[in-house]
Amino acid sequence: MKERLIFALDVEDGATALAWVERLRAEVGLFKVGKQLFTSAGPELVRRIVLNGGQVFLDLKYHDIPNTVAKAAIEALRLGVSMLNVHALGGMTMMQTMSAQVRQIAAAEGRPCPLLLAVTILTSASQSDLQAVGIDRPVTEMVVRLAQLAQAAGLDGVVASAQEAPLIRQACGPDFVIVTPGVRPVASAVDDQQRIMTPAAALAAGADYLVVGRPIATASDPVQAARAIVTEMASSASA
Ligand SMILES: O=C(O)c1cc(=O)[nH]c(=O)n1[C@@H]1O[C@H](COP(=O)(O)O)[C@@H](O)[C@H]1O
Repeated sequence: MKERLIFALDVEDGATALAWVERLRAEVGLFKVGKQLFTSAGPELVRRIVLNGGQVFLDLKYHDIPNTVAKAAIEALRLGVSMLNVHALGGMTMMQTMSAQVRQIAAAEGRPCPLLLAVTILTSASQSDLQAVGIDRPVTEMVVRLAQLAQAAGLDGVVASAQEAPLIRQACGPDFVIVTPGVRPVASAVDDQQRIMTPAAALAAGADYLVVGRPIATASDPVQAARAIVTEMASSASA
């Protein structure tokens, strides 16, 4: 079950990140490198984690013109990451171009292709946040629509709140990968997340992978916190 838990390495420098990788490598399946750490420590850190046998989810949420996103994703492929993501709001052509080019280069260079994911609507966004940028449709409708768009574009799955996982599963089928951040064990702080779920509920809702950052990183015993989440995940799976 631990292979389905992704720890968010939301820290400020490479040395701190590598210390977390050592501390949690037996407890979680993947390490997520996002914008803060990548801006600070760059691709060299990603190479280093991969070289040390760690699996990396490169979370840079690309959203740009199709050519730029495709070329960036090809470089992510060459770093040896296991997952990468784009924003589904970047549109069909952006996702299609990225997916086709990454798969083509992976085949030509004999590299394993990472899981190609699209972020639907951020777990920090509420209905009123969407309205403020001119999206009047319900969050649930937007998430399903964007998940179907990502699937039609050839992506492997989405990043979404577990609250929308059942609808995505229904719309996109059993093989479509659902990665859910905004996971909060019962006693944890909500932080800036809006659409949250507990680890067990997220799996029961159909999530394949859970992304957890602060509930582990700020725990008094992070190893124990990660283990407790994996135990909760296992109990949900066997329920
Ligand atoms: O793509 C992501 O990983 C992501 C998408 C999303 O909708 N919400 C979301 O929280 N994330 C990321 O998941 C992590 C959640 O961290 P915590 O809130 O500390 O558990 C952060 O690194 C976010 O950048």
